[in-house]
Amino acid sequence: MARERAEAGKLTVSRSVQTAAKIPPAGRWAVEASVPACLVPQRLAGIDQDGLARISLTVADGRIEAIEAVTGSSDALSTGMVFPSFVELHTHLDKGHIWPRRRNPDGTFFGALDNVTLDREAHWSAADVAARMDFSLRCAYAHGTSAIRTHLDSIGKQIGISWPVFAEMREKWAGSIELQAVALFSIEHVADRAHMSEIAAALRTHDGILGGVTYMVPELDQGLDTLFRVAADNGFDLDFHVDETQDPTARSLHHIAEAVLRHRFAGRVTVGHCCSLARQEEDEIKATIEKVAEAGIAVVSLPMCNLYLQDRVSGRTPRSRGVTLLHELKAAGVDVAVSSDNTRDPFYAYGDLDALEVFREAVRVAHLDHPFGDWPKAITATPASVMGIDAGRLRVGGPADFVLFKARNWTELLSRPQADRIVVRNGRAIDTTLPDYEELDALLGGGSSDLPASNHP
Ligand SMILES: O=c1cc[nH]c(=O)[nH]1
Repeated sequence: MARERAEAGKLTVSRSVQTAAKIPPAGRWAVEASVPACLVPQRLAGIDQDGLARISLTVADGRIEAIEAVTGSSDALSTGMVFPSFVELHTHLDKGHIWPRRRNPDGTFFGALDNVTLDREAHWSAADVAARMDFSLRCAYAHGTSAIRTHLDSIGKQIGISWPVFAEMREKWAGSIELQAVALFSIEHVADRAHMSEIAAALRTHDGILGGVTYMVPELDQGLDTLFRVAADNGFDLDFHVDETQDPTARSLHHIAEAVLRHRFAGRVTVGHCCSLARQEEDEIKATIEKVAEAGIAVVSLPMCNLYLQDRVSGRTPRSRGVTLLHELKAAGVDVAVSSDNTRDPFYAYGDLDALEVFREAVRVAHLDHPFGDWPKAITATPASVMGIDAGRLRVGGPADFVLFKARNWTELLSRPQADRIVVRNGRAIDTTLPDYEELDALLGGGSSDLPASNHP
């Protein structure tokens, strides 16, 4: 009996392994799956009430040769759902996985800021940053991600360390994960001319994006004017960390939208977090959202990190979910994405750069369901369009980069971690084994940091 159960278990576990094994390493093959119709630019027949259509996807020589409605039985492989490979618009690859070395003692935003600063000053050599970045990228790749934008802490000596490492990683991962990076520093640093010229030089050398953390300081508008001028003069896009607080008087989002319009800025502007927007009065919310839409700003929400850091008061249950107003922004025509943000660092103790996990949590936290509508674009087509890259959709002639799930519908997809997903890149099933945390032990001092009460620098 025990043997029969074990055999039956083996069969269930191995079904997607068997499907993956049937995908040839080259040539033409086809798979039938249900796709969120919003992720396929062509018209699809038979879209169901959940926005899913059953398609047959033919792959030839690494590209999508045909996408057709399923009409009857065929020789194609058959599975549950298919998504285009994921796109992460907001991450922090330079901080990833430092938790075992430097935890956040109280789980607050300022606990995160202080402890990341200590870790960065003590440990962020080129070798340290490179090893953790590469580990994170292997995780993201195995989960099915093909493009990532990361912020890089860019202050003092770190500028000369992290940017060259990032450039090496971008080259190493070219063709597997497309990478972009944003310079991250707080708005007060903008007044420091030497800092700004060092930043501009690094971004010119490494084709970077100008960023910054904005909050309500007296020099906010002056700082924004400098950032917009530097961006316009150098052809940089802008990507800010904005109002990551529950304080309703934090209104830097409105100031950024006004700066876009004041400068008639022609580049792409993205803002992350915008948590305080959800704490403001309705008329103020409406006025800010209208300005953000008019300015053509894209918003990226980081639901897992926001749940972790926002409204955290020791001994008190959080009352707010911390996320920005995703539905209202999208209804106003604003491009809205969701992304991982931090992974296993003092800003967020968990996470593995699994965009499906982000989507699953975003659905739960922000009610992106009933109907799901075009919310699947928030981890695919929308961030790809904000990044200006050809990804995040399944289109004929495009690369055969997609993720196959055994789950046949939303309730099956979002109820399990989908650890047995099949990731197809350039028409081939890749190895989805995740890197072993033990690899990082030599760098971070072992895996037992959840036990001792204090950090070790
Ligand atoms: O959420 C945040 C904010 C600033 N820096 C980070 O790494 N994460």
